[in-house]
Amino acid sequence: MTTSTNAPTGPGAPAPPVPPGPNGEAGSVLHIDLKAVYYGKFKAVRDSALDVKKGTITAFIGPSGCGKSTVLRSINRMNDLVRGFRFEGKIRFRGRDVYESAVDPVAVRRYIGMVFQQPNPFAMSIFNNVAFGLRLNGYKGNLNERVEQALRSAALWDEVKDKLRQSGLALSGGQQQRLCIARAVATEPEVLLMDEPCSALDPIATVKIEELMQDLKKKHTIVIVTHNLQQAKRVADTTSFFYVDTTQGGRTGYLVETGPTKELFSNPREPHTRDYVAGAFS
Ligand SMILES: Nc1ncnc2c1ncn2[C@@H]1O[C@H](COP(=O)(O)OP(=O)(O)OP(=O)(O)O)[C@@H](O)[C@H]1O
Repeated sequence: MTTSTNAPTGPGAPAPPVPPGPNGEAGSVLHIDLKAVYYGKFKAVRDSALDVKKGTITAFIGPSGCGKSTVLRSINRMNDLVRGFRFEGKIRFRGRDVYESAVDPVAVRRYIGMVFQQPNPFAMSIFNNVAFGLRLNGYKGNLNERVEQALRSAALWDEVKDKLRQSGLALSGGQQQRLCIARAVATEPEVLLMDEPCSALDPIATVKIEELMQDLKKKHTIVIVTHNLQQAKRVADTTSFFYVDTTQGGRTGYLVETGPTKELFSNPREPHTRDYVAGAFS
């Protein structure tokens, strides 16, 4: 992989604040080497390492409190906004550690976008929701074209093209989530993080988002947290199973194993994974 060809080049791309490092693993967009994550004195996650390959969907699964969201939100430094949060280790994006002191966390989030559990459109028009990040980045191109392209990417264009000036809040829950996806992809992030993006949606809206993810992965590498094992099976190329060991009185989560989704579900290496995917605990 030549790093320069993978740099965001779209019209919304900012000046390169996360210049590609020299040691990116071939085909890997992200290399996570987490030693420990703390909230204050509480160690929430320990010893978790994985590679995320370009153009794939990786699912994080595991029981409640095992640190899935913490790891996800550490990838684009979203947790920096949480008081007491401390990250030990490295997260290399195209070979460059996003926790290096010279790296601007705001810029990291332009390269590594995020979609949240609850659809959270801004209280503004559909058009302005999508244009928001582009304007923030000083986009100088054709805004109308760019907004249309993002809404098409999010499979929402046909449903909203005649009401772009209406409030984003007037859409259905599923449409709002696709609007948030359009907003996230408008600035062409290389990586898209999705934190349980379907948990607030009905089954039909969920299917739409899952189908959409298969399209999105042609342009964006995706990491998704999901509680829904069937969803992980349906959408993910690779699955990572996290677990929280409570037997010693602690509650620190860790990555147990990562593998091709089919293999992880049919032939897991570790007993905890085997019990979890068999439904022995949730
Ligand atoms: N902002 C925070 N401040 C303090 N502790 C937190 C914070 N966010 C998460 N934690 C704690 O860190 C641990 C991991 O939480 P996290 O939300 O990452 O787990 P999860 O696997 O995503 O859980 P769930 O599936 O229930 O969403 C939990 O013990 C949680 O209580």
